[in-house]
Amino acid sequence: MTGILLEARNIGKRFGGVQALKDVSLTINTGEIYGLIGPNGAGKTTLFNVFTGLYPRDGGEVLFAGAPLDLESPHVVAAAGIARTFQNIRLFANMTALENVMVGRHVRTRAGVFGAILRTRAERVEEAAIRRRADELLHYVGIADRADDLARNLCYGDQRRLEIARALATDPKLLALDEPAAGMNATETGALRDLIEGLRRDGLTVLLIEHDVKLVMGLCDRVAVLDYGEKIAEDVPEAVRANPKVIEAYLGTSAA
Ligand SMILES: Nc1ncnc2c1ncn2[C@@H]1O[C@H](COP(=O)(O)OP(=O)(O)OP(=O)(O)O)[C@@H](O)[C@H]1O
Repeated sequence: MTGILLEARNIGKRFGGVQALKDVSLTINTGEIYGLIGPNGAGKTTLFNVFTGLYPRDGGEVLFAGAPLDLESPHVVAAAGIARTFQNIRLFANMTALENVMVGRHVRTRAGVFGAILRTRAERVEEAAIRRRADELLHYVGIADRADDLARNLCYGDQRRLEIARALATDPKLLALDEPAAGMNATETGALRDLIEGLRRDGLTVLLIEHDVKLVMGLCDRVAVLDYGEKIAEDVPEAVRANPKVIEAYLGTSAA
């Protein structure tokens, strides 16, 4: 698979006196794992929030799968094929793991989340298909044995996996992961790495914000670096690691 999946042109975003994003342009190719790194406050999450329709941008545009993306609402962005996870896990704590994934799936179905109230036969059939697909996705991320457990009773690493399963339930073209390894131990991070590599093998495009530089450099095809809202580098990991501007702003000499 080749070609550009997402192209951002001159994205700008200001919060009061803070220029969180300054003319940020980048391209994400179909099928690649694209890393976004940079110091705290560099603008990574803000860029995610613009791409996923959570924050209005002040300027610039985004092309997705060849067409301008209407960034005005998260629902439209999700329907276009962008799914995300959050830095702070946002699951429905008192729903089961399976139900959490089923909610994600409803983005793609006619009935909608509350459609189940008036259950026609067609809707019951659809509901069964949603349940099957949710179950498959729990298998895919490796937590099928926790399907009937409440999300809040899952361990941290499994909650992160569940978030990914829920995002995958929308059948995205692009999966955006905001610090998925934050708070994970080495075993959980290793398992996450395997999962993300599996996603790439299966043809998904992944945008990854992550502070674990080793994980980013090991996984990503290309990496962009933000610093004070500006993109200071975008290249293959080895070139980014050797870039003096990046070393000064983020990596430090020890990581070089
Ligand atoms: N909703 C908001 N209101 C006001 N300022 C904000 C808001 N969101 C982000 N900012 C500011 O925009 C800048 C970029 O923040 P952002 O969270 O995007 O950085 P980041 O690179 O994701 O940082 P981190 O690695 O700490 O998550 C920061 O100065 C931050 O304080």
